[in-house]
Amino acid sequence: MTTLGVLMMAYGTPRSLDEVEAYYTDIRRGRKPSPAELADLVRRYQAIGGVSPLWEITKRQAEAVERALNAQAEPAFRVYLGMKHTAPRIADAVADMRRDGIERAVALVLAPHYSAMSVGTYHEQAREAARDGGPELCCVNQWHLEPRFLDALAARVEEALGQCRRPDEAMVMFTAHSLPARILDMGDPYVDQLHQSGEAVAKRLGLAHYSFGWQSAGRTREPWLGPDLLDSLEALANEGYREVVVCAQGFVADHLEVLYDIDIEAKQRAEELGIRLVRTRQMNDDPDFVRAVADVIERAKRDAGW
Ligand SMILES: CC1=C(CCC(=O)O)c2cc3nc(cc4[nH]c(cc5[nH]c(cc1n2)c(C)c5CCC(=O)O)c(CCC(=O)O)c4C)C(CCC(=O)O)=C3C
Ligand SMILES: [Fe+2]
Repeated sequence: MTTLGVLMMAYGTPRSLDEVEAYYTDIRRGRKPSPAELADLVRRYQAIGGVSPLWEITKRQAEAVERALNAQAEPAFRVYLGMKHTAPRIADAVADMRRDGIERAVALVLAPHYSAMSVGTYHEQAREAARDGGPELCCVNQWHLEPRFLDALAARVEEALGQCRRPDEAMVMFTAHSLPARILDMGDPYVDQLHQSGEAVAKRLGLAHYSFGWQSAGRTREPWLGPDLLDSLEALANEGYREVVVCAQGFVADHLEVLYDIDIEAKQRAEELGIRLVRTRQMNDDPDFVRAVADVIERAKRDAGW
């Protein structure tokens, strides 16, 4: 049996502060940030220790998923890592697969919920790179309802509730990266999918108090999905909530949006409001999450008839 490729894709992060400008420019599709915008982003990376752990975590996730996939049968999978905004790029990973003679690959983004503006653009880059000469790709659009992924989320929410003084009275808020509000007019499934996975976790745990929030909205003129987590915290304080569990279900690793936007910015706001904020642990390369991602890939392989 020939080796099956896995094109594992993730966001990418600057490896040092010197790379932040090029990274920011890439995120904005070639438009350079202003000096003030750049300084603000550098400041946020400095606040989490200068570099984000995202790249190291992404590599560990890829290695662990490859091991999990190959533990069962004979070694039959090989994982190739491609980043959206830094090297190694998605196109580099596709070129490596071609060089290695990989004819078929499952393409998967390390983000569970589909939006044309996020996961869709990873797959576009992958298909573009594979157009001439392959490999044939089976693109997984979403995996937010994968049973073991929901189990992993539920376990982390339960763990965080265990750190609350009055778990029955705490609000569980499921968050994800905000996107421009125009995705709603595009019939994009992003918002519905976030509700689906949050509801599924709430049902598993029998949660009485849960809600949804948006974080990390871009600094542009157009309207973004809201309300923002910071405003939601204020509303919750006014409603009398004193403990809030934040579950950043749209992200699967510790990175800037988690370590700064939640752990520094949102925690500070919560403190000002007299709320205790407990964040759920991220998935990183925890075995339960790794097994869930391996399930997603095995399912995609079967569905493709490979
Ligand atoms: C949907 C989505 C995800 C989740 C899905 C996925 O994972 O793909 C995600 C993840 C991430 N986003 C990240 C970093 C950043 N995203 C930015 C800006 C933006 N993100 C957007 C969308 C998303 N982003 C959008 C529409 C913009 C505005 C672009 C513009 O301005 O037109 C900016 C610019 C400054 C700022 O706005 O803060 C940064 C630094 C990091 C890495 C953090 C680290 O290094 O640890 C990660 C995992
Ligand atoms: Fe982003």
